[in-house]
Amino acid sequence: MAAINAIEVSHLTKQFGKKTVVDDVSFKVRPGEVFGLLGPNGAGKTTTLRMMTTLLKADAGQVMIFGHDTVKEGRLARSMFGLTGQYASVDEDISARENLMIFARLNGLSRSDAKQRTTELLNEFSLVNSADKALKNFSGGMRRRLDLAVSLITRPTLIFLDEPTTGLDPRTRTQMWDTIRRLVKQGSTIILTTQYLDEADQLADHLAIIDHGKLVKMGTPAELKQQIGGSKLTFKVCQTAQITAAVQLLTPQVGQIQQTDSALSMRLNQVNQLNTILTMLNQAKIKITQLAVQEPSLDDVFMDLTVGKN
Ligand SMILES: Nc1ncnc2c1ncn2[C@@H]1O[C@H](COP(=O)(O)OP(=O)(O)OP(=O)(O)O)[C@@H](O)[C@H]1O
Repeated sequence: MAAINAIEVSHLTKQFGKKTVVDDVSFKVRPGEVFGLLGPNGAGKTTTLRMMTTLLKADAGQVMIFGHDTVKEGRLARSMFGLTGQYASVDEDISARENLMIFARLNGLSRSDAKQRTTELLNEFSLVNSADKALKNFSGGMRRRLDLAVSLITRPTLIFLDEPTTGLDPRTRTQMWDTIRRLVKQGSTIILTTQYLDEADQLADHLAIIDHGKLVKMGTPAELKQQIGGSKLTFKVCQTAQITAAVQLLTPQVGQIQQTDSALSMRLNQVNQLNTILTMLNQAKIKITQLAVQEPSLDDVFMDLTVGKN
C-alpha cells in the first residue's frame, strides 16, 4: 500500500468579493519532504496556507492532512501540524521563556513537562542567552526563531512556515535554513511559502509556482529549470551599428534573441552551439565582448511563468 500523503489539496478555491484569489489549486505533499509554494506578491500563497491550516474557510475544494479532512475532522487535522509565520500571537512584554511556558501549558503540558520542553526549545533554537529578555528587545531573527520554537512545542510532524525568512539579514536567513534542514532530518514534513527563489532552490524538494491564484507549474527545482531549456548565452556587441546585423545573423540559429542596449541573450539547445555562433560572428566580422554562458536558474523559471505584479 502506498504511504499516506502528508497533505492532499484538491480543487481549493477562494474568492474575496468578485476576485478569485485561489483558483482550483490541487497538489500533494509527501511525508518528509519540503514543499515550497512560490509566487509573486499577492499571488495567493498565504490565502492557500490559511485555508490548509483551517484559519480560513474555502469556498470550494478539500484539504486532507495525513488522511484527515480539515473540515470534517478539523480538530484531529489541526493536532497534526504546527504553524508559524504571520500568526503567532506571542506576547511582546514578557520573555521568550515565559512565552514558551504559556504556550506549552495552553497545549496541555504539565508544569514540569512544560519547563522541560521550554529548556529543550531554548537550547535547540540558540535562545538560551536571551531567554529572559522581553521580546520587544529581540531582533527579527530571534523573533522568527521563537515563533518557530512555539509552533514546535507539541512536536508536530508537519510544519507550515509562512515566509520564514522575509526581512531577515543574509546570515540569519542561512541560520533559519539550517534550522529547517535540521527539522527535516529529524523527520518533519515542511510546507513553506516564499518569494525568494534561492530559498526555494535551497530548501524545497518540490515546488508549486502560483500566479494570480492559479497553480501554473509544479516539479522539483531541477525539473522546473530544465523546462526553461538549455543554458543562456549573453554577450555585448562592440559596435552599436552591428547589433541589428548580429540579431539577423543568429536568429535562424537560436530562435528568439533578447536585446537590452548592446547586450544580446539567447537560449542554447546544446552548449556546442556556441562554436557555431562564434564562428558565424567571426566570419561576419562582428566583434563581441563580455560573453557569459549561464545555466538556467529558478529566476528564469519564475520570470517565464509569472506575469508581472499580481
Ligand atoms: N481578507 C481579505 N479580503 C480581501 N482580499 C484579500 C484578503 N486576504 C487577501 N486578499 C487578497 O488576495 C490576494 C492574495 O493574497 P495573499 O496574501 O494570499 O498573497 P501572497 O501570495 O501570500 O502574497 P505576499 O507574498 O505578498 O504575502 C491579494 O490580492 C490580497 O489583496
